[in-house]
Amino acid sequence: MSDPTRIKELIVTPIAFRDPPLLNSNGVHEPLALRIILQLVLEDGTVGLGESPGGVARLERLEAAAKVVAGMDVFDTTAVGAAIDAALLPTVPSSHERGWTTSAVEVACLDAQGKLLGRPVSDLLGGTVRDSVPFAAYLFYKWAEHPALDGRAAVGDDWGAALDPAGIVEQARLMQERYGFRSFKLKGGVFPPDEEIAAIKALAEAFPGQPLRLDPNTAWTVETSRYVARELDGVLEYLEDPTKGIEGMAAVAKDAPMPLGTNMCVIAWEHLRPAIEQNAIQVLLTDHHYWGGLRRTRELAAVCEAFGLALSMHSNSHLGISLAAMTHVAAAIPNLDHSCDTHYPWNSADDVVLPGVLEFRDGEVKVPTGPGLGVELDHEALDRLHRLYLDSGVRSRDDTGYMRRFQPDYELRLPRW
Ligand SMILES: O=C([O-])C(=O)C[C@H](O)[C@@H](O)C(=O)[O-]
Ligand SMILES: [Mg+2]
Repeated sequence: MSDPTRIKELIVTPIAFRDPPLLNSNGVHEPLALRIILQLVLEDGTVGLGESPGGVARLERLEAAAKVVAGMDVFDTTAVGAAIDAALLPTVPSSHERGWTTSAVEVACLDAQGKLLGRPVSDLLGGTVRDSVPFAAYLFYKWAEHPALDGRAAVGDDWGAALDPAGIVEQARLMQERYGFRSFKLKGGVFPPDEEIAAIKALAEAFPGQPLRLDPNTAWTVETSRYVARELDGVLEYLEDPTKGIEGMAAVAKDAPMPLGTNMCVIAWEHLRPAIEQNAIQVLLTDHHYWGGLRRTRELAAVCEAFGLALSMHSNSHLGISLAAMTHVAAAIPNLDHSCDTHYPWNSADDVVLPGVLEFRDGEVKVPTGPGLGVELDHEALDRLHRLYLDSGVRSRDDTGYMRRFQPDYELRLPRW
């Protein structure tokens, strides 16, 4: 007799979706971003959903995971994670890299468990401590459009250009008008530091008292980081990854007047001890996509609490399955100290979940109350975006290569200033 909680198969579907020309310290986002959608099918027909960042390596690892998990019990998430980890270990030495795969499968298992039990995923994480989760507007310097290229016409969007302080303030106003965000993160590392300092000061003037963060993704030396930190004393709630590595961050933290945050130098369990010993960071941006899933993220929150680290949340270009998972785990973490990052407003037009559940009101998303993640797959959208993936030929993210198509002498230099 078949066991209803047994995993029958894991269906792994790579997709591509539209992304605006957002600038960062590596270059500029390409017209298409990649994700991978997971459907974990149980013997009884229940389907659990998961979402992972895209790219060929991640796709191959998820396909390897699919072979390992078939036949396992969906409630045995520790064993499922361990089996995937063991299968990947010989070819993927980095625990951080293996974490991307185990995390995506864990979310799909939890969605299926919740559906079987008729309970939301947040209940499986211990219940909610908040009914809705605050998110920050994620501001980017950006071009007005993807320029015409290789016979393709230019592709515009309804955000317009943002290439100076006035453009950033205007983008923040739009973000607030459309989604009600009450805090703002600026992706920096694009223009010389003084220009980015001016943009943050313009935001502080336009939105008095509203929390602000700046994240140049290690575009600055220790000296430059110290200078920016001094200039923005009293203006930022935290400064994110100004410079590279735990040692570099520790050197900046020594005299920075604000806390330092990271989603770059502490990305695996083995990084916590040296970072804490050196007081390199004061805010950890967690991300369930690589910390081992939703349960491990909750455990990470407890570690942060024990060592006095504040907690925030990182995001990458993502769609609704990830947003639902982020919302459930954020709702279950008592010590979430800052609003979470989300790229969702930049990509939500191409979502793979049916509309109606995930909406931003006053910058917050209500925790879905339906079984599992509480979102439903839009099969038509999944097919369309999978076809787009197949037809596009895009197989990995290359912000630098894309920038070079327009500025052939563009160099990836970190630190740049
Ligand atoms: O906080 C971060 O470092 C990110 O969000 C990383 C992303 O890759 C972001 O820089 C982007 O999408 O350009
Ligand atoms: Mg960051």
